[in-house]
Amino acid sequence: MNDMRLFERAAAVDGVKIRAQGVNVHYGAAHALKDVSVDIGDRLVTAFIGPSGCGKSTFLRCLNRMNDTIPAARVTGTIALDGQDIYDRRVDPVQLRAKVGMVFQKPNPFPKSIYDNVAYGPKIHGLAKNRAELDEIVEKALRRAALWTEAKDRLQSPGTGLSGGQQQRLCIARAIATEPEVLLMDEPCSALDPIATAQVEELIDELKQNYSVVIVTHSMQQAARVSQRTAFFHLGNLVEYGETGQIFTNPSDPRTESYISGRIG
Ligand SMILES: Nc1ncnc2c1ncn2[C@@H]1O[C@H](COP(=O)(O)OP(=O)(O)OP(=O)(O)O)[C@@H](O)[C@H]1O
Repeated sequence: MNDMRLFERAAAVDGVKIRAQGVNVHYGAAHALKDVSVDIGDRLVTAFIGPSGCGKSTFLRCLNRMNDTIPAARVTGTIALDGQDIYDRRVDPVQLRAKVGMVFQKPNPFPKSIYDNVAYGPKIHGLAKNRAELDEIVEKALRRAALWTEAKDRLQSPGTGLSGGQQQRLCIARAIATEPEVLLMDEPCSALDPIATAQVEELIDELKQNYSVVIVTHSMQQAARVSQRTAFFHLGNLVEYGETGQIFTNPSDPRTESYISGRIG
């Protein structure tokens, strides 16, 4: 059976796009993530915050099985997308990652043209019937990533020739070209200037009309600006999770309060 049919029939269950239950991650003997359970809301932006090394990226990578690519990593517990177990052995991780896309901290365009960077995913997943359709997908993704104006006259130039901020927007265009349902962003603005950061934040806001976005950020201002839900991690534990406004103004755990007030981190 084609694995992604498992997902195609499904829709978010009670507003929950991803449900993680009892997730643990070990790297060899090191216990990096401890019994994390969380519901990621549909059509919301969820921010993961917490001090360096607390497990934010580790957990983010669980959500599209990127930890499969790290030989030392062992993931236990369950994670369901639209009620379907993403660790089911019938699920092809490559197909899963088209649905649950990812943008990394450091822009990592392929050593290909701007056009081919964006066209790559739609091509391998057969999303375009012909060149005209592919052109349309590429243009739409570049427009949504706020890169079209700068890129439209140099689509055949190498993606690596763009500035850092442009490269990151190219990577976002690449990730959204396959129309993912969830977009995971691991500190996507850390290499960007304030203008490019504002553009990416605007895009995140727009994306949440249709998708779930999960963003790891060290900037509490950014978490407060872009997210509706915030999860605070500390030493591999999910300490607190809730409405962003409540987490920042009235956290219930003293560790959260210490972090947001700058006393730990
Ligand atoms: N590939 C890996 N191999 C071994 N240990 C790892 C690996 N990736 C992360 N770790 C360890 O797991 C723990 C959590 O790391 P992780 O990168 O998830 O934290 P983080 O909260 O995202 O940190 P940062 O904010 O600095 O990016 C750390 O102790 C880290 O050293």
